[in-house]
Amino acid sequence: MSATILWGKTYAKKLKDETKEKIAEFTEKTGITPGLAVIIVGEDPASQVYVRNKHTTCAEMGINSQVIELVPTISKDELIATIENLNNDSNIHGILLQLPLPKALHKYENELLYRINPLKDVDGFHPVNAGRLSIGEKCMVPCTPLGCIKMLELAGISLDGKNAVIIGRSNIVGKPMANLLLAKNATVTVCHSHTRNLQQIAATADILVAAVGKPNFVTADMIKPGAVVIDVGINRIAPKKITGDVDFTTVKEKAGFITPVPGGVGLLTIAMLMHNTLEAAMLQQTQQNR
Ligand SMILES: Nc1nc(=O)c2c([nH]1)NC[C@@H]1CN(c3ccc(C(=O)N[C@@H](CCC(=O)O)C(=O)O)cc3)C=[N+]21
Ligand SMILES: [Mg+2]
Repeated sequence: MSATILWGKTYAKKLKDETKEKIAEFTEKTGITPGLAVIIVGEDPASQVYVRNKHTTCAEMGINSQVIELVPTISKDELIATIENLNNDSNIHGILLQLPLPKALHKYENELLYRINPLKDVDGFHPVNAGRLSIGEKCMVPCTPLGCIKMLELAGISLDGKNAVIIGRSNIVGKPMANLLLAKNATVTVCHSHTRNLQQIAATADILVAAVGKPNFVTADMIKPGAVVIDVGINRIAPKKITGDVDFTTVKEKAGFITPVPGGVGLLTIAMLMHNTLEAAMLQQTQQNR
């Protein structure tokens, strides 16, 4: 039997509607409109599309959004000054530095990301947020793994006691995903490029999360029949065509649930950015009133 396809659009709409309502309440109660600043350096066409999507979604949600477009030749210090200005701007509650940065700035990526005030870090990339997530404290949670968890929740898929296998150990997806699944009482295994017997380990998964960055990396022989397969991969195979990490056609015949790419968890990423921007605004508001 073919897997149930978990369409991102349905879940993203539900989550955005919820957040939109909460934003309206927050704004009515406090007079504050949540503000998000997105910094984009250079002219990566994919990044421009994402940033435009974020901007449009903010407008729909009642979030003020500011897109700061900077030339690719900007210096590290100028970029730091931009971030500090936003840190000090009380109308801005969330700051997102769009990745990837131009090549010349690659080596400063962490230094730049860590300049963002953790309270405004809507990506959840700051070490304070990563640390708080790992010890189960309230924090900004990275949007992509958070979107995956929300989707599983809304689909009524329980995680308690389940074997979850994550392929990929990035700080952006794999590691936070592991922490979120642990917090839901799953038994978590994280696999990576040095993992032996990947196929056998993957085949023990009730929940398999693919975050590798290689098209068709996950094949049907890695799937336990009926498993839930979450495809986080975004691989650009043509200027306007993306594909995931999972060989969708064959895997969907063996899995119980599967997310498509495009049209899967990517859409939840933006929904969670909106959610995190509201969270950040609420957090900053309560801190101010103390
Ligand atoms: N600081 C930072 N934070 C990010 O969260 C961040 C980033 N940099 N750089 C780039 C990646 C990528 N990303 C996506 C957002 C939405 C979709 C999305 O909406 N995808 C749709 C459409 C995709 C398409 O057709 O191109 C889908 O999967 O159906 C995908 C990917 C956020 N990123
Ligand atoms: Mg990896």
